[in-house]
Amino acid sequence: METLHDLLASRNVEPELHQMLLTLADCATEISALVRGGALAGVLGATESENVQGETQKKLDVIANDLIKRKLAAQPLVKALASEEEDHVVASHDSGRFLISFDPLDGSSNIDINSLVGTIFSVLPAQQGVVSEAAFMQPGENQLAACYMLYGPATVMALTTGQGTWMFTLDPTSDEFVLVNPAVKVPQQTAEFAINMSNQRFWQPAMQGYIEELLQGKAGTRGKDFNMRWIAAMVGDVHRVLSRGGIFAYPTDTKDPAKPFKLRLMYEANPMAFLVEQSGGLASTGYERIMAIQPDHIHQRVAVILGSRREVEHCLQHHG
Ligand SMILES: O=P(O)(O)OC[C@H]1O[C@](O)(COP(=O)(O)O)[C@@H](O)[C@@H]1O
Ligand SMILES: [Mg+2]
Ligand SMILES: [Mg+2]
Repeated sequence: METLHDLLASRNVEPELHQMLLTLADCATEISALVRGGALAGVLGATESENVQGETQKKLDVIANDLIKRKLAAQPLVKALASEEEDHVVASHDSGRFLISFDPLDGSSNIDINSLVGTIFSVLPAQQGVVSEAAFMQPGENQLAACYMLYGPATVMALTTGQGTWMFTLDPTSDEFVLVNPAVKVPQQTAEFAINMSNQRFWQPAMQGYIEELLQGKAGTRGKDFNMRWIAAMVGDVHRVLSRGGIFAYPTDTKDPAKPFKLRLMYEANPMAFLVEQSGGLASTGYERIMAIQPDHIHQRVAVILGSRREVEHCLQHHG
């Protein structure tokens, strides 16, 4: 059994990044135990407070955020962090090498129904000098590593440092992440799509046309039937895509003109795009490669279309 530590050593991941990734895995091991405790661990339910996104924070959003902040504060390699649950960048160690962006708990609406939730991390290089939000404004292609941990029947982790995508399962006896797939490959073709259909009337004509084509199935131009899935947790939907292919989309919509996009670039779209691209898939906004976007603020939102290469290409054809 090859553990995370063994694999990072055998793939010559540079020692400081190696240490940093072990710290991130540690965070997930503890959150996984809390999630498993559910009501008995007192982690269910909402708080009174709202985050910078204007969303009511769940207890576990705050607990996971505080746990990760504590662990990163104790890791001298961290120069600064940015979190979905923090209004601003949090400076840490001046001599730190890495900038960590994270979604402490993805799929918050699933917590109280005992459904899939996860954590998402993105690791960027830090420059010399005083740290500020500007230091984080780097395109996703600058990422040194990205990973998600999915807390489901088993706790699993997908990780990339740019040498392909590796999949691990948390061994409940040793609390070690053990390698289960050394080379994740997203099938090029698929007959499975994931999108929140309840937003259909608010989508742009491009996405309306594409989804309409899928729904016509065999009788339509695609000549095959498509099945639909929606886990309402990006980590869960992307894990399915990495496991058996598919297309996942959260497009722009006009439901709330002040918020034309849902998912956050720095700690949702970029790390997932890195993992999908390193598995042979594609990740786009519909008009540009997600990892080529020059960010302009830490909580920026973007449209996301990712997954099986040929299927994403089909969707992009509708976007002109
Ligand atoms: O409520 P909807 O429209 O189904 O949106 C679900 C999407 O929102 C998210 O839950 C947003 O992430 P958070 O739970 O971290 O805020 C995504 O994981 C998921 O893909
Ligand atoms: Mg999220
Ligand atoms: Mg979240």
